Amino acid sequence: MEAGIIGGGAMGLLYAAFLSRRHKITLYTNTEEQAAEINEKGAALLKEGVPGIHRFQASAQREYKEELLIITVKQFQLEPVLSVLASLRGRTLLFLQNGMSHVNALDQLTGHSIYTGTVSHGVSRESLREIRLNGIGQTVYAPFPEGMNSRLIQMLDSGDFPFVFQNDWYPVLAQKLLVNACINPLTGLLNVKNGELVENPRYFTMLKQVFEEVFPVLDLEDEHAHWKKVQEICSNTALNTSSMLQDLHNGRNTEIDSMTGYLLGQADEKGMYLPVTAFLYEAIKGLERDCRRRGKA
Ligand SMILES: NC(=O)C1=CN([C@@H]2O[C@H](COP(=O)(O)OP(=O)(O)OC[C@H]3O[C@@H](n4cnc5c(N)ncnc54)[C@H](OP(=O)(O)O)[C@@H]3O)[C@@H](O)[C@H]2O)C=CC1
Ligand SMILES: CC(C)(CO)C(=O)C(=O)O
Repeated sequence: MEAGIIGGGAMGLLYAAFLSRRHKITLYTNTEEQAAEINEKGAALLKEGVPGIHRFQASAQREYKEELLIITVKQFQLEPVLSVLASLRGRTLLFLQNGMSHVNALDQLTGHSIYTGTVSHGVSRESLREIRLNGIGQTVYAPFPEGMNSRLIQMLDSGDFPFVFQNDWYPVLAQKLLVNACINPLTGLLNVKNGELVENPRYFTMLKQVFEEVFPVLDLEDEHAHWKKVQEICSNTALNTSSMLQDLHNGRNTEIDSMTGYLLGQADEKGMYLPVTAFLYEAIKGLERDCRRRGKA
């Protein structure tokens, strides 16, 4: 099968490397420079320092030809991609962004079969063509706003790179958002790895404060189970530098608006006041500005 992956970052390179073992993949990059490097040398997946080279087509063109397109740009990079997709028809689109602000934009996109998903793979980008794999998880996807499972996405599923179908998109995205809204801004502000949030009793108190504020906004069931899950993810990813802290370290924009910013907007609509979350939002926006100005944290 032919599939296109839009966005040549950590996630896009990971999906291209794994899926190109069985499918004809085109990776749509942001720059000609990156496409040329990948076409010349292939993409390298580093695991415990050993590079595995993966070959697939890369292109900086914005003409997405494939019936199945997987979108792996960050939330704040979606706009130009969505305007190209709005001019196309009849594609199967899988959006893998963290956070939830893209959901409003997807409502406007017509003429396609749309799926949203969450990803629990851990990967970071080392260069234009190299990624470091910290752990393989799974892709959980669901039709948006509703529909059936996609034959094309099912074809991507494999034992060592699973795609798991769910009927209802909301709990899939909301659960991930809850986790990210608790872990990402705190690790960003405190400049600590994920595990510190459960190991340091003071940070643990802060984690609980954020959880208790944001949980009611999301209308999810079983608060106790979700609180346990947040703690488990901190422990299971104890040595991870969260994506938000990585972005701050690299002087890049973070996804705070699509996570904490989105939740504050929802809370506002419901007449709820989230002082701790609002404080975290301002802190990360301030750090973002500072780190961008300095180039790096
Ligand atoms: N990395 C991870 O482990 C995880 C990531 N995610 C989510 O997946 C999404 C992607 O994350 P990640 O891969 O880490 O982010 P990256 O910033 O590494 O990748 C995004 C890539 O998209 C490129 N891009 C931007 N605009 C366009 C465009 N119009 N056309 C083609 N390419 C474009 C960017 O190019 P440029 O660099 O030039 O801006 C960049 O290479 C995020 O929402 C993230 O939250 C979820 C779970 C885990
Ligand atoms: C789950 C978590 C917090 C793992 O680091 C993540 O998704 C992120 O860093 O964005």
